[in-house]
Amino acid sequence: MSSYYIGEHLPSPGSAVSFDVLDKAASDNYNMISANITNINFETKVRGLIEKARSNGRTRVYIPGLEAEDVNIHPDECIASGKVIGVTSSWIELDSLDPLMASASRQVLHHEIGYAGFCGLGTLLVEGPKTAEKNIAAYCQAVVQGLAINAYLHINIILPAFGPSLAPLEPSAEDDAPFMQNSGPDVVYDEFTSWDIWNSIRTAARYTARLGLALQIQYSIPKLFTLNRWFAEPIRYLLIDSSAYLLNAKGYPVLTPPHQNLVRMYARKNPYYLLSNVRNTGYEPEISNDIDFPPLVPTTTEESKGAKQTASIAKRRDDPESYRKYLFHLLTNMPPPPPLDSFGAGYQDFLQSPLQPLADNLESMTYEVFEKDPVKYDQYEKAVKLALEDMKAQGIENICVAVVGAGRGPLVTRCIRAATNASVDIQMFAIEKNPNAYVHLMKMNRDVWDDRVTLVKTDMRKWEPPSYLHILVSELLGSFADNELSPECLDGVQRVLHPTVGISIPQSYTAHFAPIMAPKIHGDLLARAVTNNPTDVFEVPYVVMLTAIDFLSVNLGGEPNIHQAWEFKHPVPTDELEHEGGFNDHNQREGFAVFPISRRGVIHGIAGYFECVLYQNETAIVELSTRPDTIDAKSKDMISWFAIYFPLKSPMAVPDNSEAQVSFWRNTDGRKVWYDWMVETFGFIYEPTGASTSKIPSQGVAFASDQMATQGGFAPKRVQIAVSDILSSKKNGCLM
Ligand SMILES: C[S@@+](CC[C@H](N)C(=O)[O-])C[C@H]1O[C@@H](n2cnc3c(N)ncnc32)[C@H](O)[C@@H]1O
Repeated sequence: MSSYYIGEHLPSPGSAVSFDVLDKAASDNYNMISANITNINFETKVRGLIEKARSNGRTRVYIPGLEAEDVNIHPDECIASGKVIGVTSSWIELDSLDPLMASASRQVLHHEIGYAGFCGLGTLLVEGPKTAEKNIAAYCQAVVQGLAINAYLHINIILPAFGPSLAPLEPSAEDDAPFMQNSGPDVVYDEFTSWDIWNSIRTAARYTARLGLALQIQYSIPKLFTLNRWFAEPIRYLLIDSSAYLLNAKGYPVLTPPHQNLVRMYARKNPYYLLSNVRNTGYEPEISNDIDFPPLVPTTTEESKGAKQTASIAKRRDDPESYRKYLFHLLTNMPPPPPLDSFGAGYQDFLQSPLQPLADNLESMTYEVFEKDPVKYDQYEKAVKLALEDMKAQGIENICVAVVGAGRGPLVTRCIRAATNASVDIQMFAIEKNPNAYVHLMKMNRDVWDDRVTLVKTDMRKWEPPSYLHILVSELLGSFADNELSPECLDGVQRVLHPTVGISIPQSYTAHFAPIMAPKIHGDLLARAVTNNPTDVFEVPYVVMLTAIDFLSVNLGGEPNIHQAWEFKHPVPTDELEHEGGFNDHNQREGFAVFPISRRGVIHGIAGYFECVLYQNETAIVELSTRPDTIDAKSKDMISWFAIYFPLKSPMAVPDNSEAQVSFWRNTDGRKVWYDWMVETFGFIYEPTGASTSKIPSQGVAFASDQMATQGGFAPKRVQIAVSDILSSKKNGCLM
C-alpha cells in the first residue's frame, strides 16, 4: 500500500457533500475530497447584509450564525469517514481595507471554523490574501482568533508557490476609497511575495504547529531558491491545479520536468495532494507557442485555466482520473532516497540533546546505531592502514596501537584488519571507561580477536600503559567536532604517545557554522518554553537532522556559505598543555564570520557541522565531513552524525542584500565546557560619495553596493539592523 494520499479539490460552493460526491471521487480513485463548508445561499445573504449596512452609512455589520440552508456539510458519516477536508469561503476578504467587508469576512470565517469543528472536521483550508497590497495584519488577526475557536483544528493557508501571481491584475474600485491612504507605498511583487505573506501569518500565530500551508502549484512555478524557501515551511497540502499539466501526444495530462522536480522535492515532506479543476475542464485548442516549455507568467487568466495542449492534440477526453494516475505514477516511481534519508526517517527536525559519552555511559543500542554507518569505519581503516604503512616505511618496529574509547570494538576490528592488509604486526590495546561496554569488549576479544587485544577498563586520562603508543585511534567527535570533549580527553591521554613518532587519528578537526531559517524547530522550541525555563530551552545546542531549513547565505552557485569557527590538532605541543596555572584554557576558542544575505528571510538559529582529517601524508588524505557542501567529496553517505543547532531566542528578520555576523565562543573553566553565540545583522544605506567613504567589509560580498559606489556616485554605509542576546550553554555545559 502506498502512503500517498491524493484528493480532489472541489472548491465550488454549490455542491453539498454527500456520499454521491465522495463516491464519484472514489470511483476515480481519489482518496479524499475538499469541499466548501458554506454555500452560495450564505454568500448571498452576507453580501446583502453588507450592502444594507453600507447604504445605512454604517461601518460595522453583524453576521448572524449559520442556518441549515447555509451549509454544505453536516455531522454525518461522510464527515466521520475522515475523507473530507473543509474549505472556508473563498469570496471573503479578511484583508479588505473596507471595514464592512473585513468585519463581515472575519465573522464568516469564525462561523465556519466553529461549525467545522462542531461537525468533527480536523483540517480546514483557508484562502490566503489575494494580493499583498491590503491589510495583512487584519488577515493575521482573523486567523489567529480563528485558531483559538477550536483547539484541535488545523488550519492550512492556501497560497500560491509563485509570488508574482498575487499581483493585482488591475486597480480595483476599492483603490479609490479614502482608506487607501493607509496602504503605504506600492508593493513590489517578486518571487518571495507569497512567502512574505505566509511569514507574516505564521509569525503572528507564534509558529503554532496547528497552522500549515496548502501550497498552490499552477503553470508558473518559482525558481529553485523559492522552492527551497517553501521547503523550510510546513507544506501539509500540495494543491495542484490542472493548469499545471500539459497534454502528451496521446492526450493524457502530464507534468513538465520542472513540475516533476517540484513534486519529487516536496514528496520528502509527505504532503497530502489535492488536484483542482480536473473535471469537465472542456479544453479547446489554444495558441501553442509555449507548447514545449511553460512561460513564467501566464499572459492571460484564461491561459492559466485548464491543461495546456500539445499542437497535435485538439481535445482531451474528460478523464478526471488521468490527473491522479499520472501524479501517483510519478510519486511511486521516484528514485530511492539517499542513505541519510532512509536512516533518519522519522528523525527529520527532531531535537535531541547531544550525547555526553564522557559523563554518561552509552547503551548498547546507541553503539549499534553508530555501527550502522557504511562509511565512517571504512575511512578509519584507510587512515590506520596509511599510517601503519608510513611507519613501516620509516623502519619503526613493534608498533603499538590503542583505540581509546573503544565502545563495543568496531574500530579495534578495523585496526586489526588495517594491520593485516598493511602486513604490519601490531600490539593492540582497547581502552574503555564504560564498564558495560567493557563486558562486550571482553566477549569480542574471546570470540573475534583471539585474545590478541589488551583490554583496559579506565578513563583514558588515567591510563598507564607498559610502553609508549605509536598510534592513538579515537572517535570522540560530536556534531560540532569538539562538543563531546574530544580535545580534553585526548589531551589527557597524550602523555602515553611516543614523543617523536606518535600520531593521533584523527590528526585534526574543525567546527563550522551557518545562519539558517528553521521555522519548524523554532515553533517546537517555543512550545517547549511554555512549560520549561526558556534558558534551558533556547540556550542549549541540539543534535538534529536538519530538514525543514533554508540556508540564508548562499554563494552564486546556490551552495550554502558555511564558515569554519576553529580547529583542534593532536597531539598538542607540550608547552601549550603544561603551562603555569593552566585550567584547560588552551582549549578555549573563538570565531566569527560575516554571511552575505542576498534574499530576505528570518534567522532562527545557527547550524553547526564538522570536518576532520583522520590522517594525511604527502600524497593522501582521509577525511570525514558532515558539511552539506563537502560531505560528498570527503565521506559520501556517512550517517553517524546529524547536524547541531544553536537556537536564537528571538528570530531575526533580514532584508534583501544584508549581512549576518555570527560570533561563537568555546569556553571552559577547567570543570566544564560550554558555548556562547551571538548574531548581529546589518543593512546598507547609500550616501553620495564625498559624504562618507565607509567601506563594506570584504567578506560582505558587495551586492549592488559596490556597483552603486562606482557607477552612481554613492558609497554604501553598513548600518546595524539588530543584535541578538549573547546566548550561552554554560548552565547546561559538558562536564569534563
Ligand atoms: C562515540 S563513542 C565511539 C565508540 C566506538 N569507538 C565506535 O566508533 O563505535 C565514544 C566512546 O568513548 C568512550 N569514552 C569517552 N571518553 C572516554 C574517556 N575519557 N576514557 C575512556 N573512554 C572514553 C565512551 O564511553 C564511548 O564508548
